[in-house]
Amino acid sequence: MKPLEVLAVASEMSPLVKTGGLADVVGALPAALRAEGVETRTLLPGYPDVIAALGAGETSLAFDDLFGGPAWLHEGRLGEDVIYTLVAPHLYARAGGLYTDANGVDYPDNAFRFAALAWVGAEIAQGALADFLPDVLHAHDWQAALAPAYLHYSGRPRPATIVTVHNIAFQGQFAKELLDDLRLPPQSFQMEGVEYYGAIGFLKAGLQLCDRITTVSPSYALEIETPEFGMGLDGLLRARANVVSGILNGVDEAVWSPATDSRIAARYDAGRLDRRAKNKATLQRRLHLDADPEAFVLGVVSRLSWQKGHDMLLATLPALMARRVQLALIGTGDKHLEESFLAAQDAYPGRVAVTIGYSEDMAHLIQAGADAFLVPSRFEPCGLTQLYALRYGAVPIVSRLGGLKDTIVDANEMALQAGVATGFQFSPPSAEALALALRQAERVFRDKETWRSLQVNGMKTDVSWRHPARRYAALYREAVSGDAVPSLSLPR
Ligand SMILES: Nc1ncnc2c1ncn2[C@@H]1O[C@H](COP(=O)(O)OP(=O)(O)O[C@H]2O[C@H](CO)[C@@H](O)[C@H](O)[C@H]2O)[C@@H](O)[C@H]1O
Repeated sequence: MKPLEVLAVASEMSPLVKTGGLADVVGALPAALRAEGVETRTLLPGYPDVIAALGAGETSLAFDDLFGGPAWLHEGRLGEDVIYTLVAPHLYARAGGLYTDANGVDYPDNAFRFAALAWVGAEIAQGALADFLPDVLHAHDWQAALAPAYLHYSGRPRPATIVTVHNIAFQGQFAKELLDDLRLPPQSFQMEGVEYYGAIGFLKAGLQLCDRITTVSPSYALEIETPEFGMGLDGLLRARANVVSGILNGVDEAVWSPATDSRIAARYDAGRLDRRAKNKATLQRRLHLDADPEAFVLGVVSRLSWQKGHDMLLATLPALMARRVQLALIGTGDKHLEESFLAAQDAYPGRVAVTIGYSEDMAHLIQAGADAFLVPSRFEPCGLTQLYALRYGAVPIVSRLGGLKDTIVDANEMALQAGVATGFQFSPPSAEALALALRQAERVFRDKETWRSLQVNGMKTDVSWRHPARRYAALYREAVSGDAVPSLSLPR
C-alpha cells in the first residue's frame, strides 16, 4: 500500500525547538506514524537555532516577498524525518523567545510570522514542491491554523485538513484591519470564515474551515464544547461536534525510559524499583534538600501559569511543611509565581527546592527521584508530565479533568482492591481538594507495599504512541476518503 503522506505544520518540534508539550508531540508523531504506514514531513519556522541544528541542506521554493521580506524553504533531515524550515530572517531571526521578546511581550508582527508559516504550508499542500504532494495537511495549534483557511479560499484542489488543538487558551487573535495584508479575501471576514468577535481568529479560522478537528484527550474534546472550557470557541465546536475527536498523547519512549535514561543517577525498571532510591538521594543532594530517605518528595516540572494551578500548591505548603514532606520544583513563567516559590524556598530551607528555568536534565531527575508527581491543573488538554511520571514510578497526583482524568486511575478503595490504581485524582481544582489528596497520598506512601503496587501499575501502563498513532492514521484515512468534507460546503 502506498504510504499516506502528511505535511505537519507547527511552530515547535522536539528536540529542535521546544517551549512546551506541543514540541514533544510534533517531534514524536512522525516515527510513531511511520509504523502505521504514514510518512510525515514537518514544516517549521526558520528560527536561528533550528537552522543551525539542521545544518546545510537543499534549498527550494523561494519567495521574493513573504509578508515583508524574502524567504525560502530549506529541506533538512533529523534522523529519518524530513523537516522543511521556512527561512525568513525578517520574521524569525530574533534574539528573544519564539513568540515573545526578552521581556515576555508578544512580537508585534506575530500575525505575519505565523501567517507566513501557514501560507507556505498551504503552498506545499497544493503542489509547490516537485517531489512532495501530501494527502493531508495537519496543522497544530493557532500558529499553523490559518493553513486550512488559505487552502479553502484558494479555490484550488487541496488535501484533507486536520487541526489539532493542544491548548485552546492560545488562539491567535489579530485586528481585522490586517485582513488584506494577511492575504485573506474580503469575503473571509464573516462568521463562517475567519471572523472572531470582530477580529481575525487564527485558531477559529482553522477550526471552522478544516475537515477534522482533534484535541489531545477524549475528556478535553468534550470539555471544550462547554462555555467553561471552550474559551469562546465552544459554540463553534458544538456546531462541528461530528468532526471533533480526542486522541491521547503518547510518550516518546526513546527519550523517557528509566531503564535507558542517561540523564539520571541510576537506571531501573518495574522489577528493580529499589534502585530508584539512588535517584531520590541524588535529587536531594543536588537540590540541597535534607538527605532524608523517608521524606515524601513531591516533584513538579511545569510552566508556571494559571492553567497549571501551582498557586494552589503554594496555598497548601504551610500545612504540608508541618509533615515529613519535601518539594522539588522546576518551572518558569509567571513572575509572581516564580517569586512566591523562591520565597517558599527561603522559608523552608532543606524542604523546598525551587529551580526557576528550563532544564531537560533536571526534568528527568525529578521524574526519577520524586516519590509523587504533582499536576494540579485548572484545565489540561492532555498533559505529558503525568505520563512521564507513570513511566518513572513517580506516582501522579492530578486534578480530575481533561487528559489527567483520562490517564490516571484514582487510588480509591475499589481501585486499590482491584489492583488497578496508578495515582490520585482530586476535584474540584482547589487548594482544599489538593490538600486532601496530598494527605491521602502521603498516607498510602507510608504503606510501602501499596505504594509499590501503584508504582508498578503505572510503570506497566501502555503510554506509548502505538495506540494514538493508529488513531491518527485511521483519522487521516477517513479524512482523505472524503466521506464528509464539511468545509467544502461553506461559502468561499
Ligand atoms: N522548566 C522546565 N524544564 C524542563 N522541562 C519542562 C519545564 N517545564 C515544562 N517542561 C516540559 O515541557 C513539557 C510540558 O508538556 P505538558 O503536556 O505538560 O504541557 P503544555 O501545557 O506545555 O502543553 C500543551 O500541549 C500538550 C501537548 O499536546 C498537552 O499535553 C498539554 O495538556 C497542553 O497544555 C514536558 O515535556 C515537560 O517535561
